[in-house]
Amino acid sequence: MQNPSFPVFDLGQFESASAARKKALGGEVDHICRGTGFLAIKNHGVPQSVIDAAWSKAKAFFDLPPEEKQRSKAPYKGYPYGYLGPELEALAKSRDVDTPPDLKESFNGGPLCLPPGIKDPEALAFCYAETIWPGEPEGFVEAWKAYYAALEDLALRIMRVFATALGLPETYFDPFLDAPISALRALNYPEQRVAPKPGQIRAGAHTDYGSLTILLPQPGSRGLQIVTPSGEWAEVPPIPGAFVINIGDLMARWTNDRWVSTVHRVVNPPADEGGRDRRQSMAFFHQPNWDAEIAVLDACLAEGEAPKYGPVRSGPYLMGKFKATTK
Ligand SMILES: O=C(O)CCC(=O)C(=O)O
Ligand SMILES: [Fe+2]
Repeated sequence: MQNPSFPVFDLGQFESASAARKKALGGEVDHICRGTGFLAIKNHGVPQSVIDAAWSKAKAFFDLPPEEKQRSKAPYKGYPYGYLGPELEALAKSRDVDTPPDLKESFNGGPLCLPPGIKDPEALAFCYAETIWPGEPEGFVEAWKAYYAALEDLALRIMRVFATALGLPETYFDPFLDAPISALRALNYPEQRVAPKPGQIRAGAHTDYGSLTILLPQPGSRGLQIVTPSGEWAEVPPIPGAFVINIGDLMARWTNDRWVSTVHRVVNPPADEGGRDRRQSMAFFHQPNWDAEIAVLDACLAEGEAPKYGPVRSGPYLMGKFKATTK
């Protein structure tokens, strides 16, 4: 189950490298994304103070009494933002697997501003819906927004690595990403005082939907597992100071499945290691502009090869995936 060879990518080194070195480093990322699409990013430049503030405010929020948290709950089923209480989501359902609900709660927030010119009622009602902010803890909103903004910038920089990895100009994806509709989710997997139901885990096996996920797992925590190319579950080790990133379904589609959107899950803490530990994480789900047309990249097709997928618009594609998993 251990995965000692989990790849770690030095983003700062990439950004200051020569064109030839960038190409070589991009080649390594291409190799990883063909295999699992999961890697760690170090030297990412996000200030530790921004990370620590968002992390501790999220923890303080989850520590509030349930009735206080419910004050910022999503107003109806399928509403994308606000507090989603325990056992309201079963991620395995996105792959048509029926399981008891995941043992987690989350707080979810959308884009920080509404770009001018967005008129599509579906966009306004879905990804540009208001985030239902909690009144407590004090400073939550500021810390959240600072983290969101930092991760939006980081995502753009990682997409430049991806462009290089695909043999495209470094800024190829930039025009798709100037009004991204990313979502930030703080997750709390509560201490397990009662035994889970059969088949019930912290996050059921799923793939992510978008272009890129940037995950901040609790330092030292266990439980996140991915399916390896040989079909076994492998643990993603926590790497101090690094984010774990993975590509989602939209990126697989964009690359005509040259890159894989790997199935992953979060399992319950093993009984022989305390058994009940709480776990927290923060997941930033990066998603191109609502209107961005995602058509298979020519760079991912051999000469004369037909694309497996037709074009989709980023926003409606995401909305369709999202609606399948909320109970
Ligand atoms: O909490 C984690 O480590 C992973 C969560 C995850 O995969 C998700 O929410 O999509
Ligand atoms: Fe995920």
